[in-house]
Amino acid sequence: MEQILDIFRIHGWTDALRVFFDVAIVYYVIYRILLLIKGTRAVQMLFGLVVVIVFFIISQKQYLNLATAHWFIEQFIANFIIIIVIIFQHDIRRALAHFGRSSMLSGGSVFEETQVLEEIIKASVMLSSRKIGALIAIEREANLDDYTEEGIKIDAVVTKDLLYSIFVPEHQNPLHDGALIVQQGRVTAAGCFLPLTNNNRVEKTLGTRHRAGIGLSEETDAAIVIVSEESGTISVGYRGELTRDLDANQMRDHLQRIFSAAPLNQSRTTLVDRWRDWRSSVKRNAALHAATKRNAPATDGAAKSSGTSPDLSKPAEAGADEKVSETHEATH
Ligand SMILES: Nc1ncnc2c1ncn2[C@@H]1O[C@H](COP(=O)(O)OP(=O)(O)OP(=O)(O)O)[C@@H](O)[C@H]1O
Repeated sequence: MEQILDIFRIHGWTDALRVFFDVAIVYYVIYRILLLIKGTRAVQMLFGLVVVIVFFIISQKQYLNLATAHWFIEQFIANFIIIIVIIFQHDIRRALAHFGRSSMLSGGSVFEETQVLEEIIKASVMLSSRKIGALIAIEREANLDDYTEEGIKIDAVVTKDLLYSIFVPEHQNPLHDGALIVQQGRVTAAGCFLPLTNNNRVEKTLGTRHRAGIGLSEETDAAIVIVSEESGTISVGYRGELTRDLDANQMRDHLQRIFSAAPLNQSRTTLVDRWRDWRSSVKRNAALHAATKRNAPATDGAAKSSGTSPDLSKPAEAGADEKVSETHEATH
């Protein structure tokens, strides 16, 4: 402490504070960049870069004296910024677009978040009971705008009936093919194309719907819900992992865990963060409880009104709705 005060005395308080802020800013920027790239392809790039720099140093005259290799690496390093911008253009665009906004499902009211997830769970159960394939990407921290661009833009409240009707596989319904995207608690696009995973450990029996779901979950921190047309099973993809064959309860638990987890670019390490996590999980449970109570009459109403649609009046759907509300109750 004495030494720090000495530095302040010798250099003067203004200069010392300037240096302190200078170092703090650089420290914070590097820390955020490391958190941002943690667990992504950029980490491999970083290791590659360290190897290149080490080779650059040892190829100098005073060490190995590899003139051509040294010149080549020098050229590479001189153009490094341009190379980085080209390789990471999408990520940079997304990171810049992300500034100043937060996902509703992570930053909005816990009650609204619970409602949105409940509608997605109900829709998935309904789709699953009829073996209608579906792919739903729910945005968290990473912006999904890039993936909505080529889809069909929608701006609608997330409801079970809307999600169900979007995926009904009619020829006249172009929305059913591709992925539906939920951003800030609203349906923003359907018929979107998602990147397929290159992971060769993914089971060979899984087709492109599942591969697209895993692919997006590798590139972003979105939660992906996949309903299989072939088997009717519900899976959730998150951070490159696919959790398969979920019932409504398991799906709810899994999604709640994902949405109460730290964003991809943050780590919950401090006591304050842990306290925030705990508080948000208490709020989430209270909201879920309130939603269950409020939803009881609303669900009945929805079931009645959906009875007017020939497709939705099949017994399978009534069963599906019951299954959701039953399993919902069972969580409490
Ligand atoms: N890259 C993609 N992005 C978004 N949706 C896609 C993509 N690829 C395929 N799909 C959707 O998946 C459907 C094809 O699913 P496919 O049968 O190949 O997959 P699957 O994983 O075996 O799923 P299922 O179990 O439902 O059959 C397409 O009709 C389309 O709706």
